[in-house]
Amino acid sequence: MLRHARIGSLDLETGGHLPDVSLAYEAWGTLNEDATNAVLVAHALTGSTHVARGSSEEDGWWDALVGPGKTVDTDRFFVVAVNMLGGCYGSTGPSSLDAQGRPWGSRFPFVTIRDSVRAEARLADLLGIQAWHTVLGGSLGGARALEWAVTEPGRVNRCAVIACTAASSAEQIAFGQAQLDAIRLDPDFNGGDYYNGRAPVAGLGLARRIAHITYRSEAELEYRFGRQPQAQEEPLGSVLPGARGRYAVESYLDHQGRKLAGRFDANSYLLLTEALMSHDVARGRGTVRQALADVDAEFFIAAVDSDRLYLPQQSSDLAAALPRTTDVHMISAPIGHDGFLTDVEQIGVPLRERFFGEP
Ligand SMILES: CC(=O)SCCNC(=O)CCNC(=O)[C@H](O)C(C)(C)COP(=O)(O)OP(=O)(O)OC[C@H]1O[C@@H](n2cnc3c(N)ncnc32)[C@H](O)[C@@H]1OP(=O)(O)O
Ligand SMILES: N[C@@H](CCO)C(=O)O
Repeated sequence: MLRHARIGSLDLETGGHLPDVSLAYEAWGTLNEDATNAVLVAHALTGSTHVARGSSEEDGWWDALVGPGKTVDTDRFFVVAVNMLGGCYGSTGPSSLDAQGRPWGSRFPFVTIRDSVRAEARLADLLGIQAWHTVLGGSLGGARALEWAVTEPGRVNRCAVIACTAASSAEQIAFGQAQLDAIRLDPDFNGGDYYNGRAPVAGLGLARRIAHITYRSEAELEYRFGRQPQAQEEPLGSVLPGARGRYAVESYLDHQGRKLAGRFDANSYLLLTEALMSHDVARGRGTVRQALADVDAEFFIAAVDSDRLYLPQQSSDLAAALPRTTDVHMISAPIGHDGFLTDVEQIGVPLRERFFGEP
């Protein structure tokens, strides 16, 4: 069940101000008396709070990892998932109404991952959680988990950073920028103030296509689609370069773009993408090693071996910068970056052994 917590006003890292912030979250299990069993799960770029299914609800995106009897056992742990500040799954974001009842749109301020951590720390206060047993997440969720451990040392006992880096790389920023422009160049974007008109679904769909290619490996796309034409459409090849049907991979990406545009707000997509582009755990803290020097948390770092967006080497660099020796657990999956969602059971055993064994 989606719940909402009013956390008050928030001054943001780059100077913006939000007068009245509400965070949407879901929770599973029961907080124990000394509040030592709380686990925070951070979603990725387009994920929601719906990590795991409840009694009779729809599937969660990490059902394989979180639930009764699972590694993150909701019979033993109090699990919380928060929609990131600026998102579109219930928390205050660009599509929310301001005090005058107008959507924030283009006036919504720049939000960094550190801002989202500070907001979530207020939620933790309201929930009576002084320190998380574990904070974990993949991709943007990994950046959020890492920032939690550094921004709030002492409030994170264990931290799992999956398929994520210490800082967004030039290439990650470059792919992000192409996605931002795809949205901003959609005539329906209207500078971000489109809530009373048509939404920029074409731009958002194109952004998702660009992103989705980076989330999958070359080998997966080749294996699944090759040069196949999309079934039941005009044949390819003989009719080129005139009217033609689509390659199957084009049809697949069109589907992915349409699907995302049907469930996500373009301004939130921009905001969260920019937040991720700004991710740099060392910003204002010296080197990465210096930034991590005082973290108290025990770390679990994982990467996907076929990830061409968040390279395994970057996870190794992050692990090497931690004060305590930490291996990188490798998820072996041909799919690419999305392997942290599709093959998550591969981190279940090591996470159970390291973090979630019997209390
Ligand atoms: C409220 C909410 O929805 S919360 C948000 C849920 N999502 C998240 O949390 C984000 C994380 N999840 C994801 O990114 C994805 O769901 C993943 C990575 C876990 C799985 O990716 P998917 O896109 O589902 O898997 P996959 O790559 O196999 O694509 C399957 C889809 O492509 C479609 N497809 C496959 N081949 C083709 C083709 N040639 N032409 C058109 N469509 C195609 C399938 O029909 C299927 O469609 P469906 O998703 O509408 O059922
Ligand atoms: N496919 C995931 C991965 C992003 O890292 C998402 O859309 O959130």
